[in-house]
Amino acid sequence: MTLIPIDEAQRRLFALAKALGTETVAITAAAGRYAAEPIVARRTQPAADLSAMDGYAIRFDDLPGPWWQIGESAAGRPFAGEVGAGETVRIFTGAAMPAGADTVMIQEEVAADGAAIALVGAGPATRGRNTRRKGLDFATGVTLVEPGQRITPARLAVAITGGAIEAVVRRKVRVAIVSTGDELVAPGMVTDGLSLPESNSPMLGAMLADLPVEIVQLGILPDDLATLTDAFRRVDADLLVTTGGASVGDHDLVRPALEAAGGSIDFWRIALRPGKPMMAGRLGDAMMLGLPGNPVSAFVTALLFVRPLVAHLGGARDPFPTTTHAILGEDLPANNARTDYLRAELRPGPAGIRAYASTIQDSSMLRTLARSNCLVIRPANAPAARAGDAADILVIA
Ligand SMILES: Nc1nc2c(c(=O)[nH]1)N[C@H]1C(S)=C(S)[C@@H](COP(=O)(O)OP(=O)(O)OC[C@H]3O[C@@H](n4cnc5c(N)ncnc54)[C@H](O)[C@@H]3O)O[C@H]1N2
Ligand code: MOO
Repeated sequence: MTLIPIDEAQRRLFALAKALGTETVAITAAAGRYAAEPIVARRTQPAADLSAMDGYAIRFDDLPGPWWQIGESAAGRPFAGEVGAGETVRIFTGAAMPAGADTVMIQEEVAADGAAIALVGAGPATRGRNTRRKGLDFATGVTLVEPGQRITPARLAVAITGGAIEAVVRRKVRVAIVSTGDELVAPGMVTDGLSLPESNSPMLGAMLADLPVEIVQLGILPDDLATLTDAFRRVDADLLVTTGGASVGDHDLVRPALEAAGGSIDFWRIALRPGKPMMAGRLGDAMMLGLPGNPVSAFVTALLFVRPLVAHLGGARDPFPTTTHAILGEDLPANNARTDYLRAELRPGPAGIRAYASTIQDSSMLRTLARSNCLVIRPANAPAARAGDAADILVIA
């Protein structure tokens, strides 16, 4: 049985994907979406030289004073006149610098006796101190958000400050989630028998919640070919994600049901632990990802395939999770031909922060997943690693 390397599987998955259409949304509703067109500044920020502090606007050449106050400039209410030799204007943070002035003395360093103003502290050391120059942040015409960039809270704020009214974004990805298995019962249903509360669909929904998605939870389906086939035929989504029934047992019916419903599998079985039996294909206009039922396998394949595919369909330029490095706290054995994602905890110790992998890595064990804050990546055929070696990790909490 040939197992496909992870990067090849990701490439093949993206090759199956068709780009979704775009839509124009109000900028205030664009958070979390991926820009499909650049967002360009329609104004300069700041629009004029402004004060960065509460104090007094002066001509730097007039230091060390004294000065005579001739007016006031507040944010949104500028001083109309001009500051001449020996003159000052009371000014507040965000207010326009009056003509003639180039520097601000902070009020903590000033003694005011009516309009007579004297410096009592060190005073501004350089011309322009405590001011913000026009265009310091950006000028009209600058690209504030690039196509394929996610509209994060900070990008939302900069786009609005740049005068954006609308954003052109890719439409939301409609994701249908199905869990399969005769043993599964709805969350909250605890029975005496061998039934198991279904946790994969809520977990997957939560893992996608920050992406531009509309999630349709199709619930629990039994291990029955006709029921699964019928449900798959009626799927109306951009992506169908199933969990369970992905392996080779007599009751693993996702693949035959998909094919009976008119779909096709492009690849099946990845050189990955956990998550080997994942399959990918198409069902009419929809993409399909069949995740293994073991909860940790579903988590890891969701991280490596479902989230990147949703981000890709949603218009992301960088859809893959960012790996970073950590120092191992303990020795790890050599790996075999499947890339391993080990549940691990990054925690501080006498030698600094180190990653400690759980001793048992059984893919059914959710408690070890819930305790972990990273996955240590062990490449296929990696030699044994020693405590103190660096390893690639994915931060998960
Ligand atoms: N002979 C072989 N057996 C298995 C192989 C193999 O290569 N040859 N692969 C193993 C691997 S690896 C995995 S992973 C599992 C995946 O199997 P399935 O995708 O068919 O998953 P199920 O059998 O349906 O379930 C596995 C396990 O997970 C529990 N489960 C399923 N769905 C949920 C859910 N929604 N919420 C919570 N828990 C769920 C289920 O009860 C099972 O315990 O196959 C190995 N076998
Ligand atoms: O790959 Mo399975 O996903 O070992 O548990």
